[in-house]
Amino acid sequence: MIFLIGFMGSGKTTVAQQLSEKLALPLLEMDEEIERQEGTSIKDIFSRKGEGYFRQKETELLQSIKADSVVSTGGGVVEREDNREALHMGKVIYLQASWETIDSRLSNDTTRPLWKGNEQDKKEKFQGRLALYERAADLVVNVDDKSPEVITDEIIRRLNG
Ligand SMILES: Nc1ncnc2c1ncn2[C@@H]1O[C@H](COP(=O)(O)OP(=O)(O)O)[C@@H](O)[C@H]1O
Ligand SMILES: O=C(O)C1=C[C@@H](OP(=O)(O)O)[C@@H](O)[C@H](O)C1
Ligand SMILES: [Mg+2]
Repeated sequence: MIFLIGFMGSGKTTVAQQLSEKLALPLLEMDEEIERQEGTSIKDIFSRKGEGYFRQKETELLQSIKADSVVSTGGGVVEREDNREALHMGKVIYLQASWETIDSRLSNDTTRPLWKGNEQDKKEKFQGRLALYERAADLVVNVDDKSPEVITDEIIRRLNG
């Protein structure tokens, strides 16, 4: 099991897709699976049912994973202790991005309900999570100024190394 963790916009969804293809492992995109189960978008789940409901679904899904796969998590997965423990069943790869990378990638994003507020609010959320990602990670891969292909190949090389 390979888990990709990191802040919104770090590239988890994009890299997990490529990693699953190159490693010939099934892909589990957690947000996509929750959207499928709930029959609506993440944004809609947050606005109708609230973050607490989403977090509960996220934890249930994480705890139900059995098959060896590449798992793209949501950026908030490290916030719950239960989730951090569940991540130990696999290899945890932290896609580490600078604030500048995140802010530029998400400048026009309207799909992420927690990417909101002024610059300061967003930056505080980012900074508040950094230590959680670092502590949960088995492997830290910096993603600034690298293409998804380069990042994917670096992960495979370092997993084998
Ligand atoms: N290595 C990369 N270089 C440039 N843009 C990227 C890279 N990885 C992802 N992106 C872009 O950044 C945005 C967020 O990527 P995404 O994979 O959804 O991140 P996450 O799942 O971590 O929130 C998307 O528009 C995606 O196309
Ligand atoms: O950081 C977060 O709390 C969240 C990140 C999102 O996933 P991405 O990290 O793929 O954007 C998604 O799970 C939800 O909007 C909450
Ligand atoms: Mg994602």
